[in-house]
Amino acid sequence: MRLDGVSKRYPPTVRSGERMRAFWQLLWRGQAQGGTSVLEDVSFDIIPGESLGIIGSNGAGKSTLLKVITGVLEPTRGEIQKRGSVAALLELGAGFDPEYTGFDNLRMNAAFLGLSRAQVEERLDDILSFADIGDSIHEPVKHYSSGMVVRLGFAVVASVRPDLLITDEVLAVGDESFQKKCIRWIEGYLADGGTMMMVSHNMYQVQKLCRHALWLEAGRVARYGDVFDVTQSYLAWHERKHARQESPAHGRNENAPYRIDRMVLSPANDGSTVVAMGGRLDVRLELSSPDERPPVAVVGVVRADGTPIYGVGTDHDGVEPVEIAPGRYAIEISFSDLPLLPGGYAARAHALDSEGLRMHDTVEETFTVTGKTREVGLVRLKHEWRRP
Ligand SMILES: Nc1ncnc2c1ncn2[C@@H]1O[C@H](COP(=O)(O)OP(=O)(O)OP(=O)(O)O)[C@@H](O)[C@H]1O
Repeated sequence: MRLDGVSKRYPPTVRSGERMRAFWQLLWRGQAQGGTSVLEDVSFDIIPGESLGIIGSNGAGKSTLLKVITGVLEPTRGEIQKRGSVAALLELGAGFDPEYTGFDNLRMNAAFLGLSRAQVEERLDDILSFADIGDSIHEPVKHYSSGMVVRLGFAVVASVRPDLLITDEVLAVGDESFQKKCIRWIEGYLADGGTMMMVSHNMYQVQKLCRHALWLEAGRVARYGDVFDVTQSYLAWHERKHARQESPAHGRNENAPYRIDRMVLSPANDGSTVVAMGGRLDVRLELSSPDERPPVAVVGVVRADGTPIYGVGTDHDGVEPVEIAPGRYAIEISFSDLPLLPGGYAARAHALDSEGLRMHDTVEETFTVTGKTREVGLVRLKHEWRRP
């Protein structure tokens, strides 16, 4: 399947007094002015055997993207090329008629997804055992709990084994044991060469089930690629956004007697610093002092939300910044075998007076740690499993 420059715009809500103007706009320009743009120029390919996670903040356009792909919504611009059978588990119970029993809905849904009457009969036992909702299958769907609706919907889709499976956070609805069953089924389906697109806010699940990820933000593709790279940049971005809301920039004091003039992190990559987990981060500081005595420098690492992780001062280790010009000093520090887990971090530096008594200036530079791991937390602790 291929999406080429897909955009979706909702027309503006027209109040009764403006109807005539909107009508003329439509007549002359072919489209109403204004409105809300929900998807903007989205392009990507999904090849057979691919598993793609769609991630992004609330309102980013993820559900709209799936609806455009499944044909529930028409794109305003752009093209979608599809091949093979597509089965979608979108909104809860979409495609079910609440007045009919689960059993009748099962048959209608399976037929809609392309199973013949004989195939439905043949797979009936499997579908019923997968859904595992007992005698409720003979009750009208309007009496079902949301979990039961998802069970039935998923059981039907599983029996069809579509070429492309599309799911939208529905797994979040079922109970723990049913979620596990679905995940096991999806793993088997992918291992057999199935293709899947799923929307999820659960990065753990996306990393477990998807090879690639597409991050949508305000209707645009913010990033697309390897699932670990994309989910980790997304999480780091969130942490930074959250940190900015929580604590405004702090500590910068350009008139301080002891100042940090420059802080450079490396490896630098297109203006941002990206370090592989276990790799090395270098920090270079240039400082000024008013009294011909070298300032004390403290360098630390904080998580993007501001949680301090580690800090060390030149005076702790008995080193001094070196003079590079009158009143100007430089010092470098390397953190090797970086044990930080993938995520967003910042290196924070402070300039202190030469006695190391008072902090005068603070500077922060962000960096990202990447790596293919699903461990959680801040740092990797050395560990060893034992089976007693
Ligand atoms: N019929 C509509 N008219 C105008 N705007 C709409 C309409 N339907 C959805 N939107 C807007 O489109 C944007 C994207 O919605 P969408 O449901 O695709 O986001 P999402 O990424 O799936 O969000 P969430 O993670 O909260 O489920 C939202 O800002 C929403 O308000």
